[in-house]
Amino acid sequence: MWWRVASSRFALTSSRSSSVHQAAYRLNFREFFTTEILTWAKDGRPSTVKTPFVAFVLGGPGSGKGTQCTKIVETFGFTHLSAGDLLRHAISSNYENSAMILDTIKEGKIVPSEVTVKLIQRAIESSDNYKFLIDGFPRSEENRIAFEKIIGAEPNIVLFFDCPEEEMVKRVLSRNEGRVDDNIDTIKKRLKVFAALNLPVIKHYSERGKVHKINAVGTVDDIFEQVRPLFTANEKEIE
Ligand SMILES: Nc1ncnc2c1ncn2[C@@H]1O[C@H](COP(=O)(O)OP(=O)(O)O)[C@@H](O)[C@H]1O
Ligand SMILES: O=c1ccn([C@@H]2O[C@H](COP(=O)(O)OP(=O)(O)O)[C@@H](O)[C@H]2O)c(=O)[nH]1
Ligand SMILES: [Mg+2]
Repeated sequence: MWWRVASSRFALTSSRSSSVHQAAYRLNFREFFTTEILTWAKDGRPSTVKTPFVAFVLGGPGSGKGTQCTKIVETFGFTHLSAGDLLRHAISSNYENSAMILDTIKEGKIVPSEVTVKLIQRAIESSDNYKFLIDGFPRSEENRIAFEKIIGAEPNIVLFFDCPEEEMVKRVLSRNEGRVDDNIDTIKKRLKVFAALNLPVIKHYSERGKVHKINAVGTVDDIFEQVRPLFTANEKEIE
């Protein structure tokens, strides 16, 4: 949970932490992305002001997004939000729209933006972290516009795992996680949806200088060596 203080300068220079706490209130989703975030030291005094850092992690099905996110979390302390995992969790917990979400995933199509954005919003709002990997989202221009409209900001960086189709198919078919969409029929549909709807999002952010294209063929560790410098280069902004 993040909190905002009426005057962050006051908060940072004041030794009267109790009055600072009194002035604090919880940030909503939009404020989180547009406000400096104050964190608290163990003694309850205001510590540092953080700026939220968001990386979108994009790439076709099986390109290794989730695998590399796990390594980024271990190395750089991000919170990993996989849109697909949030949707699968919504199905298994019988969340509203669960039948529709399941059908959409089986068909390899894209769940309506309002559903996915709401799940991401809840996950971010219930986190104490201020740096997030949003994996597998936005999957379409409509997703992107819906998200940016709500938060009033853009991601800091966009990672694009570039992988040949044959390699993606091979990986998805041997993923072995019991997913309803890891079969040859759905994967063919997902690849078409990726090219038609997700590549335009990557193009949009490329034009804005935000995309870092990563060659997603090679060992997991080799690929991470391409990813690591993107985060160390932004270390000041992140930490
Ligand atoms: N560099 C790699 N080389 C070979 N297999 C990989 C590599 N990265 C991930 N995998 C495997 O490929 C499958 C898909 O990876 P995953 O991270 O789930 O991709 P995505 O989230 O993009 O669909 C998983 O079984 C994973 O273990
Ligand atoms: O923002 C999203 C993310 C995922 N999905 C659906 O969930 C499926 C699985 O997504 P995930 O990111 O888990 O797949 P991956 O690319 O990692 O294999 C997709 O094919 C879509 O049907 C969606 O509709 N919107
Ligand atoms: Mg994934």
